[in-house]
Amino acid sequence: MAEPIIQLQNISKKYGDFTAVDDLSLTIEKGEIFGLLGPNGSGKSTTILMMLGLTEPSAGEVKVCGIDSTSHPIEVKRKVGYLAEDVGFYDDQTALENLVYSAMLNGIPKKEATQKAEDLIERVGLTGVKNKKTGKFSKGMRQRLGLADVLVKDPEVIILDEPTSGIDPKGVQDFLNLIIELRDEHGISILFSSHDLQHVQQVCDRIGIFLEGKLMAVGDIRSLSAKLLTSGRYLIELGADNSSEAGKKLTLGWFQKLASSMNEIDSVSEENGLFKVLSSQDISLVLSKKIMEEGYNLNFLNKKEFGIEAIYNHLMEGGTAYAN
Ligand SMILES: Nc1ncnc2c1ncn2[C@@H]1O[C@H](COP(=O)(O)OP(=O)(O)OP(=O)(O)O)[C@@H](O)[C@H]1O
Repeated sequence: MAEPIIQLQNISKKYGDFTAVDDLSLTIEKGEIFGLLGPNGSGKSTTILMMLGLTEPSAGEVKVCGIDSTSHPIEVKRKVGYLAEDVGFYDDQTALENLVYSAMLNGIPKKEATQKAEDLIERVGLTGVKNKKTGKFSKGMRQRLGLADVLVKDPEVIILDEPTSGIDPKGVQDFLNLIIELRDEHGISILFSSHDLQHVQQVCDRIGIFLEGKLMAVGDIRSLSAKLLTSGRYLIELGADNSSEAGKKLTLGWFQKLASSMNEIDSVSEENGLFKVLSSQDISLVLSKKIMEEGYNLNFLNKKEFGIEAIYNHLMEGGTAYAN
């Protein structure tokens, strides 16, 4: 059975008259990668600060690993690793020296600290540059070292705030793979706050979308897409061989007629010789079968399911909210 690792119950945060987080309830399960999305100022960082016990909620309860973050912030800090967008290191020291120092600050004796630092550096793929000063590290290398730093205290939960911003595509991929590995091989639960919808889509089991301090949607992308995008969820592009040798010519009129008899079809159009069908269900197989049965020569079919961008835009444009 799923075990909660982060529990927010009816939490709010007010700054004077302004409500930064408004009556938020959310449970994140153990071993889950959960993505927090939302525009600037929507309340993501404030929520994270409350989880870490760094700011007190004005109302409600926050528990991490079963511990109340507001009354026991130090106990929570022992279990949670927090990686900020910009990680600070002693730039005139090497990666290894920085990590050994961090391990010793966490109460690990020097010999063990060195071994632990070596192991973690290997885990995040920085062995080749472990003796390089961190002042010469790229943003991607700094983030990976930051992750190693967070892992020093063997956290049960890791909170990542914009971890991929400013990293090149290969660096991002390596970082995202590392996150997945931490969940799969070490059972670490991960909260990932980001503005990059694709990165979130790639690694997160579930997402939560914030807007003006409220959680507008929570769930996995597939079920959110099914609940929120009631029309135009799929785009099916079809191409036919309409040359004179091919015989029957497939036309837009054929699709328009079909649309009038199939409720799943929201619209049809033609662009650069391709027919485009927007539908609420995946009807690509039905379409291709019909086309071929009626003697047309289908030579291209491409199906796209609208994912996280469509869900995000739907909510930002004032669409209905959803939480499962
Ligand atoms: N200490 C503070 N005093 C007053 N207002 C604050 C304070 N901290 C945050 N706010 C306000 O609360 C709202 C939520 O801010 P928050 O930093 O949580 O947003 P965010 O979603 O993390 O944004 P970003 O994506 O830019 O990091 C914003 O309007 C912000 O101006």
